[in-house]
Amino acid sequence: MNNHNDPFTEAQREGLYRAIFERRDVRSQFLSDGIPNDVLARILKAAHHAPSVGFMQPWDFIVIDSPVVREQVLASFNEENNRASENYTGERRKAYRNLKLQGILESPINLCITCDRSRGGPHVLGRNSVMEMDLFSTCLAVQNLWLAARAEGIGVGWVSILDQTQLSEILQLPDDVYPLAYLCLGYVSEFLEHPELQTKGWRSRLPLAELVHGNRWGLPLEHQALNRYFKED
Ligand SMILES: Cc1cc2c(cc1C)N(C[C@H](O)[C@H](O)[C@H](O)COP(=O)(O)O)c1[nH]c(=O)[nH]c(=O)c1N2
Repeated sequence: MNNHNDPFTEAQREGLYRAIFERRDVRSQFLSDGIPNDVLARILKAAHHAPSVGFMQPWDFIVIDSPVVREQVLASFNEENNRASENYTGERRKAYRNLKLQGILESPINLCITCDRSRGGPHVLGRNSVMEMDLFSTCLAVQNLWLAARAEGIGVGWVSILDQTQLSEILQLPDDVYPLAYLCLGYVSEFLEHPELQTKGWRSRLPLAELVHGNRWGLPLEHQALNRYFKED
């Protein structure tokens, strides 16, 4: 009989941590090979098994392979990306313009994960004071998909430099449906060892020790119970 209290075996734990640590945001390494339907079905199922507020399951999955639609999304990206570059000046702007921040046409599949803000009626258990809980839930579906895709050898890139109103029009979404994540999916030539933004010198991973001790804000000592348990190697 299965004992459902069993922790994972060492190999299973390693597999899970491998997916977490070796997941990357992919935009430059896509191959054009198609994703078989059964593989796509598995990663969508992983997304669908994410936790959600009041078990709302507010997500829908829109698979986009139409080149026409993708060209429209790319045009929207280009417009927004030009505007985004104006946030920087001098060398930083040059560095920003040299970053590749989308793989809309190179990836074989684009996928929009949406959040239906009205699913389950006006009151959803747990979405009482913070109405954005449905959006947060949908983010968890994105992360499940991202990890499952990594385990399948499929790269995912999130493209958020888009005008969400324009994106809704391109995808012809109903009023209550928010296009939460526009993702590019495909097999890859390689998964980079580190985030591309780090490799390109844009920004590095923060040391975990700075984050768990509340040191950044001078959190009162009595709040720092984690200090007793947490030691970084
Ligand atoms: C909500 C959100 C939105 C975006 C991203 C991520 C997330 C979570 N990221 C990817 C982001 O740059 C990346 O996750 C970090 O740089 C860390 O790298 P890894 O994901 O660990 O490879 C991302 N990347 C990109 O090239 N274009 C984009 O528009 C976005 N947008």
